[in-house]
Amino acid sequence: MNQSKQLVGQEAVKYIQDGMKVGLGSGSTVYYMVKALGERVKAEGLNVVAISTSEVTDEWAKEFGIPLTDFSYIQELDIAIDGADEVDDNLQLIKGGGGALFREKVVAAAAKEFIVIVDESKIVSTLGKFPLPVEIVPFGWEVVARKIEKLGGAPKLREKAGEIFVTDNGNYILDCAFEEIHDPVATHEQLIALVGVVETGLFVDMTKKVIVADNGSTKLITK
Ligand SMILES: O=C(CO)[C@H](O)[C@H](O)COP(=O)(O)O
Repeated sequence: MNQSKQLVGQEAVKYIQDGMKVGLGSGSTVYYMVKALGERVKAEGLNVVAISTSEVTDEWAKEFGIPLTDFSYIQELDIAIDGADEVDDNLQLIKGGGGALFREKVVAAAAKEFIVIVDESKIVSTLGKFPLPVEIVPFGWEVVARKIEKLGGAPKLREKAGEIFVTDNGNYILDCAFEEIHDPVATHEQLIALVGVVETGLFVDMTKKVIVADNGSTKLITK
């Protein structure tokens, strides 16, 4: 599994050119991409500046020598590269397994190109086996949970080490089991319309390129 993540991470950084402004996603697959980018920065003197999607990725970027900036300096990125929890046949995604979905969506939306890197296990024909992460404000989260139940989901407040998980934005995550998500656009729209929902982990029509590990090699899926 780690070898697959490493392969797609290394493949993805080939899309990064000198002078680019780069969005760095979150998660264990992204770790290898950030490491590979750092190696290019060091070996080739590649001149890039990056915005990351989580405090953990910030640390990795610093560790591997990638200069970081923020949206007060630049509002458009040339490329963003991130992992995913599920990718369907139409390249619609579920993200947020690591709890960074809000910043990930902001960064992906700010990028001219958004490339997704996954191992084979993330490819599905229909989204929904992975419970959909939904970021919500803490106040009244119980109300939002009840409304999501009425929409057919089974929400579970995310915990970590016995405590409520709090995102980098100070919010909570509801992991919402839906049997199958056949219409990601409609599901996203229903959820985002609820007062208290900050963002959903459905990344709809955001990527045209997915790099997937494939038997010790990588494969590019395009739309
Ligand atoms: O969306 C994410 C974090 O919020 C990650 O990209 C997603 O969970 C995949 O992570 P990993 O590469 O560790 O499987």
